[in-house]
Parts: sequence; C-alpha cells; structure tokens
Amino acid sequence: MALLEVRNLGISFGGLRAVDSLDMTIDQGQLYGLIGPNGAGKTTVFNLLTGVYRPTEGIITLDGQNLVGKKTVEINKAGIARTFQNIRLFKNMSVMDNVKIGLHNHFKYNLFTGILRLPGYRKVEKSMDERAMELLKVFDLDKEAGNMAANLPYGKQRKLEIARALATEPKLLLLDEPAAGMNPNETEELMKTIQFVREKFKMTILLIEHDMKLVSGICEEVTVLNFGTVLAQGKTGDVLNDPRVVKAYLGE
Ligand SMILES: Nc1ncnc2c1ncn2[C@@H]1O[C@H](COP(=O)(O)OP(=O)(O)OP(=O)(O)O)[C@@H](O)[C@H]1O
Repeated sequence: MALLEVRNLGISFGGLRAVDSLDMTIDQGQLYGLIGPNGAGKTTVFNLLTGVYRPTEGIITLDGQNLVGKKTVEINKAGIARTFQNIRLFKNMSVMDNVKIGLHNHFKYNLFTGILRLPGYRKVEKSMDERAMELLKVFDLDKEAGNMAANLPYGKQRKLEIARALATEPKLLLLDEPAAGMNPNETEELMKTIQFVREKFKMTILLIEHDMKLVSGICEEVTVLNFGTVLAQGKTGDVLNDPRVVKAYLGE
C-alpha cells in the first residue's frame, strides 16, 4: 500500500527549476533510494516533503493526508522525521536529552505542572526517561546516555540522530546522506542499522545517498534525479545498470 504519494511536484528558485514534475510512490515498509549527481535536487525534495519549502506545484500525501501547505512541525506530527546531511544534534546536551527532545511530540504536561515540578511532571519525565533509554539500547548507545552528544564518535552521532528522529514515532523516515564521511566499515555497520530499523520499527525509509554500494545493498527501488527531473525510476538493479544513469554519474 502506498504510504507516500508525490505527484507532479515542482519548485523554482528564481529562474532555476530545482525540482520538476516529480512523481514518486513509496509503499509501506519499503526502503527507497533517491540518488543523482551533485545539485540534482535531492535535498530540495526532502525540504519539500518536510515543509521547509512550499512547492510551486504538485501534490504530496502521506497515508492519504495532504501535506502541502503544512508547517514542518505539523508534518513531523503527521509522521515524517528526518536526519540531515551535516549531522544536526544538540551537541552540548546529553545523548539522553537529544532523544527526549524527539519524544516531546507524544508526552505532554502543561506549563504549570512543568514549572512547579508537580507529580504529573515527574511521572511523565520518568516515562520519557524509560522510553528514551529503550531507544538508546536499540542503537547500543545506552551506556553513553549521560555523555555529551558532541563527545560521541561520528558513527555514533549518526545513530543518535536516527534515534532522535525515531523518537517522534514517524511513519516515514528520511535519511539525507547517512553514509557521508564514513569509512567502509562504518558504512557496512550503518547498512545493518538501517535494515534493523526497518525490521524492528516496521519503518518506511527514504534515503539520499551517493554511496552506490549502500544503495544497491539495501534499497529495493530508486529514483534518479538529474537537473531536477527524473532520469530513471524502478528496481534498484535495473536502474543502476541503465546506460543513461551510468552516463549521468560518469558525466560522459
Ligand atoms: N534555497 C535555495 N535557493 C536557491 N537555489 C537553491 C536553494 N536550494 C537549493 N537550490 C539549488 O537547487 C539545486 C538543487 O540543490 P539540492 O541541494 O537539492 O541538490 P542535491 O541533489 O541535494 O545536491 P548534493 O548531492 O550536492 O547535496 C542546486 O542548483 C541548488 O543550488
């Protein structure tokens, strides 16, 4: 069943057509890749899906619900969470608090209860601590819970960013170049983590990636963008062998 439907999506920046007539359907539980040369429009698609940019035209629906015109926070509540190309953690906060920020979508107490630290506040805080710890355990980060996020090695910061995104309980997880800056061993581990997240959380995942080993290793389907338009789309193996795709990448 389709979870995300994108139809005729487009945006212009001045005279530049950054994304043009994009159609893309992602099914529930799918691991889907969005690839293409530098400047092809991939991150712009993420910014459109998450409400950072409003499309010039087109339709975006998640589980049948329209997302166009909604604010980023509303879209997150509707079920889309993301990570960034350049990791964006709260570096001076603890590993645990980074995950708890993601949990605030679902755990609520009112302002007075919070300020006065009433029993209701303590109860919610305890539940949040427990839930955050569960998530950290999944990523083998529980022993780092009290450490500052800035002090984690790079690979673990990536995992923490994914844990924080999952804390918002999304239906669709967007990963923007998760393997950027990783060595082959770290990338190998990341591939296992992404597959594990899909299985454990029954998650649907759309990822942007330049590492073709990762894409061919874990994505079932891909869309290739080139100069904002779809160059090829379909089963990963077929698309990556398409001569037009090879040419776009090698620039011949
Ligand atoms: N806010 C903006 N204003 C003007 N131009 C923009 C804006 N955002 C993106 N662009 C332009 O849109 C085009 C697509 O950029 P985008 O960052 O989406 O590409 P990308 O495929 O993610 O590239 P990379 O792989 O290098 O991250 C580029 O030419 C970029 O300069």
